[in-house]
Amino acid sequence: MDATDLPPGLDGNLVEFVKGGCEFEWQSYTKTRFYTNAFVINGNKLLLGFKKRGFGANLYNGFGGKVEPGETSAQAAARELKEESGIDAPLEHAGVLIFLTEGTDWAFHIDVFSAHSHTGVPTETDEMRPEWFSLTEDSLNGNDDRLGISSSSDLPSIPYSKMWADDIYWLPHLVEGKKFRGRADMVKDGDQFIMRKFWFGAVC
Ligand SMILES: Nc1nc2c([nH]c(=O)n2[C@H]2C[C@H](O)[C@@H](COP(=O)(O)OP(=O)(O)OP(=O)(O)O)O2)c(=O)[nH]1
Repeated sequence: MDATDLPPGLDGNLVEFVKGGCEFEWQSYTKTRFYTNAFVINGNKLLLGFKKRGFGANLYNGFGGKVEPGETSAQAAARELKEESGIDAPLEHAGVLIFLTEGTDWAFHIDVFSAHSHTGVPTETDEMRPEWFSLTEDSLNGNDDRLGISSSSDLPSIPYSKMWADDIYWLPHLVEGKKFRGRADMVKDGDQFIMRKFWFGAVC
């Protein structure tokens, strides 16, 4: 795809897999702040954390936060995973998410990581409560959550309705081991953020 067709902030050889909000302009921004987000898979299980406080509180998410000065994003991802869940994992880079919220002139650049093994036992911290979720096909693609039915495994289905709205578009790609890039511009709707404009694609 021609770089000029991509949302600002994304580049590379990308193939679109979903977009929305074509009637809106991309929000402009002047600064970028770097964050991480890590997802640990164990066979047919995905580890998410229920965020107890701060930005994104009461949502389930991977484990992550700000990249500190002097750290690479990979180092920050490993540190945040350990701090927030108590485990270590051989994280690999899986994708990049550019994320904006209404009324700010800076963008989150989120390096997303995944791992297929870990050491240690996921443990609740002040910030996150780790829980395992089912990776059956209907759980992963959101059918279970949409229909309000429980997963066919012993574990709960991925709780997309209690996650950031963009996650359903790229999390299945991450679990399948496909690299992705995307951008989501969010606006406030009551006490929630909803997507105004978004684009996601696979890395060729
Ligand atoms: N899955 C997902 N995660 C997102 C989205 N937007 C977004 O900021 N995040 C993640 C990136 C970070 O992991 C987290 C925001 O960081 P944070 O609020 O926990 O970081 P913090 O400032 O508390 O930093 P720290 O104290 O943990 O270092 O939320 C999104 O649309 N989907």
